[in-house]
Amino acid sequence: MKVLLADGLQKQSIDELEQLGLEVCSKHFDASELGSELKKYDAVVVRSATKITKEVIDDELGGNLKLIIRAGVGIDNIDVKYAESNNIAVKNTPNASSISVAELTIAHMLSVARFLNISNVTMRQNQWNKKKYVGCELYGKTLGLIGMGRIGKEVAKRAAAFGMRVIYFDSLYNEDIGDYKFEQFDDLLKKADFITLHVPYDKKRGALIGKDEIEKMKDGAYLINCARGKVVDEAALLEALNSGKLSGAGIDVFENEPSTNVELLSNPKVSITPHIGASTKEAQQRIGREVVLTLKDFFNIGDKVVIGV
Ligand SMILES: NC(=O)C1=CN([C@@H]2O[C@H](COP(=O)(O)OP(=O)(O)OC[C@H]3O[C@@H](n4cnc5c(N)ncnc54)[C@H](O)[C@@H]3O)[C@@H](O)[C@H]2O)C=CC1
Ligand SMILES: O=C(O)CCC(=O)C(=O)O
Repeated sequence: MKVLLADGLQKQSIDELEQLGLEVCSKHFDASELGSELKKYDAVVVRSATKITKEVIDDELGGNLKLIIRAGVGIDNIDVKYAESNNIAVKNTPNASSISVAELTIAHMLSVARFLNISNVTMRQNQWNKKKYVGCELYGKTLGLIGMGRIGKEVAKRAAAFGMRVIYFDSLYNEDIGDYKFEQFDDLLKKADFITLHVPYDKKRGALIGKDEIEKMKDGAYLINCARGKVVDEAALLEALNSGKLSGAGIDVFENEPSTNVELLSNPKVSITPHIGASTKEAQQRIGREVVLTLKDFFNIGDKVVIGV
């Protein structure tokens, strides 16, 4: 049984796969060669860098591939329908990184509220902008959370611990969840001081937050996107930051990655990270364990193991 790790995996999990007798190759391929390479493998494990498109699957057809594992949550980099229609199963590791992404979301909120991002730049340029960087507390502010799933719930808990009032919108629910008050989408946009996004990207819908939605937000609000880049229209966001409509934005994910949107990346009101929501030792360990378990279950090899989280 051969497994390709197209975007790496933590070492302990690679060792476990080898102990199970799997032949493991850790190598990243360009889109042009990926499909034909995949013919040799029974399973492939990807993070977000590798895209398994219809074209890649077409190039693989007639090969051995039976399973694609997304070592992460979002499966928008995989043509799931097309894979499944060609008898290739698609699995992910949905629970492993929720806490890491939630913590990064809170970090971006603090970063923009207290000028951490820009202080880190300007102090290294010998500037002492003590008077300029007058921020705001999270305490007492309203967090409008869009997407109350696994990550959203972890963000809500942490925001509540900071003394924030949490309101949320989610297309699955329409009732308050404990102290978290459900609001219609437009009402949330109007009421929130901070808005954080925790939804998958829906290609058919396009950007959930564009010019019209930003227009409805409070003047001086902050927007945090640790979900998917295309959930926010970057041009509209930039315009709102430049006009002063928004006070700041925290961004882990970009319309195109790696991002080359220099205007956005260099904007002093923006706190940026290079899509590292799941990049903690703990999340990667949990992801590795889930990948091993998924492979064991799918190919029915070795004893069942209990995954600790
Ligand atoms: N920055 C990073 O490294 C990471 C980003 N993510 C992103 O975070 C997203 C959320 O992850 P989870 O919380 O685990 O997913 P989840 O499936 O547990 O929660 C998503 C929630 O969003 C809701 N939703 C979907 N479309 C919506 C819409 N248009 N409006 C309002 N609500 C909507 C769903 O009903 C669901 O409750 C993932 O889809 C992924 O894109 C996930 C992991 C790491
Ligand atoms: O580790 C990655 O590739 C990014 C994580 C992510 O965005 C996800 O799990 O959806």
